[in-house]
Amino acid sequence: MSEALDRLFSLAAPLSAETVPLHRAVGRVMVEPVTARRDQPPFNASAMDGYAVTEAAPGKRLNVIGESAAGSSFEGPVGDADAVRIFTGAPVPEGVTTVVIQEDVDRDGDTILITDRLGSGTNIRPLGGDFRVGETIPAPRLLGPQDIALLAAMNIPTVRVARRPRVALISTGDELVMPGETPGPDQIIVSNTFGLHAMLTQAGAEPRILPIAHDTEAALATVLGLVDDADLVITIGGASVGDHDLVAKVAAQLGLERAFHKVAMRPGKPLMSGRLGDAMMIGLPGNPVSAMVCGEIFVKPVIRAMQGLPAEPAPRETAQLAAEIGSNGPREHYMRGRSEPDGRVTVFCRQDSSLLSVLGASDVLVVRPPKDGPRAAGDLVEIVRL
Ligand SMILES: Nc1nc2c(c(=O)[nH]1)N[C@H]1C(S)=C(S)[C@@H](COP(=O)(O)OP(=O)(O)OC[C@H]3O[C@@H](n4cnc5c(N)ncnc54)[C@H](O)[C@@H]3O)O[C@H]1N2
Ligand code: MOO
Repeated sequence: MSEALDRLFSLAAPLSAETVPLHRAVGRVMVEPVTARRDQPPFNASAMDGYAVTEAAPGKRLNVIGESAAGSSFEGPVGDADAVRIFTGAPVPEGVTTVVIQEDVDRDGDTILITDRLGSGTNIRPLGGDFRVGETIPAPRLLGPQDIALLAAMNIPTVRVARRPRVALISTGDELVMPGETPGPDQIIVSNTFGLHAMLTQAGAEPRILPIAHDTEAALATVLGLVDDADLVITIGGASVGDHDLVAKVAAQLGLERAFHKVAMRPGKPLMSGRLGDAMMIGLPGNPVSAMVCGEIFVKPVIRAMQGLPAEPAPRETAQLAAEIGSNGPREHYMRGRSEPDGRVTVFCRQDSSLLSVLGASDVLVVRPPKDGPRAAGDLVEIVRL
């Protein structure tokens, strides 16, 4: 598996960068570091609504001499007998050491009395306490909502991000019709094409579903001819050894430089890859679970790498088994499983690679090494979270 993934990484060309406004940048990979253009907060700021004083002590009576609100500060000196009405986020006047929250004072007209409810703490956020001018967010970085908020606060209106990988998705097979169509008696509905479209979208790619290719060389060649400017062409099905499994043959006729065909894993054995013209090609097996598992294990890491993120496999964790499982065969097995409320994982009994209902009930893949012996409840196994 790791050898196949390495070959895929070497086929994946990094994509160019583009500039996008901040509100379009979530889920994109920032490719150039950014540097804060200002201090935050840009002044000592009040953390609470209350009264700014030079010294806070219970029993102290003070004259309210003015007001500082967010966006309009109080100018002028504050004496020891003075207090300035202040609101959350407002600049703290010169000489003030503490903001006494309004719950801790009794107010009478223009005077306040600090009561013995007075709490500890200054309630002042120091200038630059969040970040300073020149602080840097390193790249590459997959931008989440929290990054967008930080970039906005840093006064960064646009960011350089990797172009979204354009992916052409081609399903092959006479038996396939689109969801919503009326299938003939021998037909089934295309499913993993849509699953992969969803997976690619979440991974930051721009997938496009091409017409279903029928099981003739000419039909497949025609659909492959529609690929246009895709960075990655993904075929689904027709990858195995049957008489109707034409993908390898037709792709070779169209000039595929094949990097590999077949991987010692289950599901996903007939995986293939290479370069086809300007694009990278990955041929996924047709069995729905095989295609989706290969999507997690191979396609998503490739999409990340194309956008400039480190070339790394899907992250693995360890977890305890909730129940025993039998020994594994000669191929690395990605078994569908469910995590229990206590964090342990149950491996489903039914592991056939056609069972989308089982995949739908799964939130982990339990990774079994080749020829792994039987495992007992409580044993540690490696998992990939879905
Ligand atoms: N004699 C052998 N037979 C098979 C082998 C083998 O080594 N020797 N490998 C098996 C394994 S493992 C897999 S995986 C499948 C993969 O076959 P293909 O990639 O050629 O896929 P198809 O034959 O075209 O389809 C398999 C299965 O999946 C359904 N399918 C295909 N595409 C879709 C789609 N887009 N949405 C939903 N379902 C799809 C198709 O109808 C078939 O039922 O080969 C085994 N055979
Ligand atoms: O490799 Mo197939 O994907 O085992 O079902």
